[in-house]
Amino acid sequence: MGQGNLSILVVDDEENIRNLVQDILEDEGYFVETAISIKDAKQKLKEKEFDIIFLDVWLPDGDGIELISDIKQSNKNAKIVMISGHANIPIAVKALKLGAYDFLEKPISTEAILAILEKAEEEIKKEIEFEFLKQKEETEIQIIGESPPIRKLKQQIQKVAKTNAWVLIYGENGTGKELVAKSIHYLSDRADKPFVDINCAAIPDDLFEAELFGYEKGAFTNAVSRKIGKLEIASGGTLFLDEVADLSLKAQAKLLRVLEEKTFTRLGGNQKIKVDLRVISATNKNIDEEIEKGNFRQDLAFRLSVIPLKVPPLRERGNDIILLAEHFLKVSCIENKMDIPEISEEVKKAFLKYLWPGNVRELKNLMERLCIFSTGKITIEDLPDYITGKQSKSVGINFGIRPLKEVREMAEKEVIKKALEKYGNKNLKQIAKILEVDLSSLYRKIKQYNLD
Ligand SMILES: Nc1ncnc2c1ncn2[C@@H]1O[C@H](COP(=O)(O)OP(=O)(O)OP(=O)(O)O)[C@@H](O)[C@H]1O
Repeated sequence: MGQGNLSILVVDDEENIRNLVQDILEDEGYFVETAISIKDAKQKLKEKEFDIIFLDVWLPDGDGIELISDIKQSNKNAKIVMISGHANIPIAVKALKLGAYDFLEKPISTEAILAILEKAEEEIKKEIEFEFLKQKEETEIQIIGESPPIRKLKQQIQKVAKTNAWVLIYGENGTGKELVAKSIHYLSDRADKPFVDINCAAIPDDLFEAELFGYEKGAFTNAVSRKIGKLEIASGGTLFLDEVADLSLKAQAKLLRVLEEKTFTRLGGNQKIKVDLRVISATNKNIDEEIEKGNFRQDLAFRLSVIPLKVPPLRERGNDIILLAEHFLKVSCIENKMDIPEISEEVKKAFLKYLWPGNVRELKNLMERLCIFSTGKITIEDLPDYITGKQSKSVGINFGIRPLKEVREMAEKEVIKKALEKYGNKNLKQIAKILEVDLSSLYRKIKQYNLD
């Protein structure tokens, strides 16, 4: 231990204790300052921030405890370690209640100091990592767009984030529903607690309960150890139920019960666990239609959809398409350490005309690909034909009715041929990437279809 990058303040009026603590810490490579009174400490705290503060319970000009709230205001993350004689332990305990981190009992031993430091250092490291991850999350949840429907959506997000209301987000695939859910979470009072997502369409019915409630060891054959369920992890934070309309009626009944009662037991357990939840759900289906068809419970829809939010399809966002294209291109090129190419006016026009059935996700994937394959400027030739509207000769090829294997081979041959014409047979690596196959299987297919 002793990275030497933590700054420490020792506040004690007894010179021998100050020196002892300072010596031990400096031997370990820490940077240490000292103060002999509350007044002196306040001055030092004004001048700089400290990571760890050793604070005597009694100081000549007052109670060390008095300083805790001051420290908490100016050095929010500092860890305060009280130094206390045996007789003053109740005061040290009171200090812990006021937010002190730990206490050292006199006579002070080197081992005790080092043990506390090791623990504090570990915790500080975790806090820094958490802060870093949070900032990363925050940049990832940036919603790009200035079009009227997106402006309106951002305003709605700001408003609902301040409440605890449950939200149901509607929108086509890839429009950014999960992004909206995360924005609400990270703008809410729950931001420091987890955002836990469950993809309801991806969980088989018989695993739904285990996923939600968790289980005790031995609850069923494969339960080799205890598992905490997503409800428990999300407690205090936000539970995001993605593709909620895809839940079976059986799973819907179980979900409804726990959402109403706010308590549950792990499978195989008997202890009732209480949870504090905010639920945000999302669907690309029309819930009213699903209710009418008997696929979705009205009472569950009623619970989940206190506030409905609609995320518009990309084709209704006008120039946002260009803003998003430029944003994804920039992010992707920075990540790949490549120069950011310009997007030609023709390409922008084609983007504005295209309908984007896969919405923002489709645009993001395309820009990632264009970043990798571009050479200085993205021109209309770089775009796939289905975007530019150009019909290639092979489109509309009549396969007739024949074994699917043959159809697959004919289509493969056609696509590889086109790619070779466009990129040339010197760029097989690039073609393999575009077609999302290994270079070796591309070689094989070129041989198989006599394209070499
Ligand atoms: N307005 C936006 N600004 C920036 N990035 C966006 C925006 N909308 C969507 N994205 C990005 O596009 C991708 C797809 O978005 P997301 O996963 O939130 O869509 P979704 O509607 O939840 O999709 P699905 O219906 O498939 O679950 C994500 O990487 C997301 O960060």
